[in-house]
Amino acid sequence: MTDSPNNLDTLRQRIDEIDNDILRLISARAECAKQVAEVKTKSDKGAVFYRPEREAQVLRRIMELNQGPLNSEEMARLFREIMSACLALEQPTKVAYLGPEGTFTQQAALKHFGASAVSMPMAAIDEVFREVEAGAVNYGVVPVENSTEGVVSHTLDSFMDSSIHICGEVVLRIHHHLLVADTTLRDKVSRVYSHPQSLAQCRKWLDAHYPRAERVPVSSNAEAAKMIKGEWHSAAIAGDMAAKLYGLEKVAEKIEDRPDNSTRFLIIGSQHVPMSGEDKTSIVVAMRNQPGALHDLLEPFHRHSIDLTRLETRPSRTGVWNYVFFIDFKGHVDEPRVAAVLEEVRLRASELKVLGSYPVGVL
Ligand SMILES: C=C(O[C@@H]1C=C(C(=O)O)C=C[C@H]1O)C(=O)O
Repeated sequence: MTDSPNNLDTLRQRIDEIDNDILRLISARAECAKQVAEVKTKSDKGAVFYRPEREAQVLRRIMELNQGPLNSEEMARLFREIMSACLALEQPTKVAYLGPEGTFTQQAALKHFGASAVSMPMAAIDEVFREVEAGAVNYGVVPVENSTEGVVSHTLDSFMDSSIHICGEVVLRIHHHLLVADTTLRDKVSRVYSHPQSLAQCRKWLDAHYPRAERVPVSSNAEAAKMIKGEWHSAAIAGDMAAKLYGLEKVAEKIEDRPDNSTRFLIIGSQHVPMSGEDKTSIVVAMRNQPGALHDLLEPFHRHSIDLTRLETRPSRTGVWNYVFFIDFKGHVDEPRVAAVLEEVRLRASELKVLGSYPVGVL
């Protein structure tokens, strides 16, 4: 094929025709979503518009059907945005996240709910929990574990005192950059601000490139990005969103020590999420401090061939809960074999709290 203007014109005409079809079809889809809203409003007491299990099924189906040339993740991202816009027609979703603006948690909220959700920054993880509990927002997004640094203990602790459910999870690849402001003297950097987890995730890089710079932990990466404005000797470690938001320059890109660095975030809310076909369950269990306690706890999972995906121990803050375990496993509480295991665990534990069953993160 030549690059003649004729060919270009023909192709662009074809694209216009396809766009007409896409426009018509997206509008028809949005019309359907509006009707779904009417059905939900009529049938449910206190209608729940956002349905994580259905959204996961829609995205999984699209990824399965996709034959290219766009890759399945790219295609799912497009559908993620179409669904986000359709859901906003039913009810604008309000989401609280660990702020300030520009944090990875905001990026996770955007990835999970799409751009049509209204997201609100909170100053601390327990504030996100409080806003959800008070009903001021529909959902919350909080970080829970990082592949390099491990668990975000604040989040686990917040679950112990709350009646909040987990409605979903989202995993984000985390890339850190060393950022400076236009006033920074790049060869005089003597201080690097970031969140303690990010400083830890870039420890080796900092040792090699800025061994003498003071590492100053602050409440978030975005906060670090904000602070270096006007400090000529300071740099920040943060991600793309913060760099863009605060107009900073990247001195070095992707400085995380591990290339597969990723963070898992939880979507918290108050609804029970039905099965999506590929689900996870999170529980918190208290066991008495006695030999064999952990074995007794895990044995039923093994016997029923249930895959554990995470096991975390936290010190208990009350007298009864001597040992507290946070356990994630594959399966949904509405499956009989999961219900059977939980019944056994309940007998062996001094406390058992199901935090929620939710679709395994799709995107
Ligand atoms: C349309 C629905 O409501 C919402 C929008 C969805 C969509 O656009 O596909 C899917 C699930 C819900 O979050 C539905 O429940 O089917």
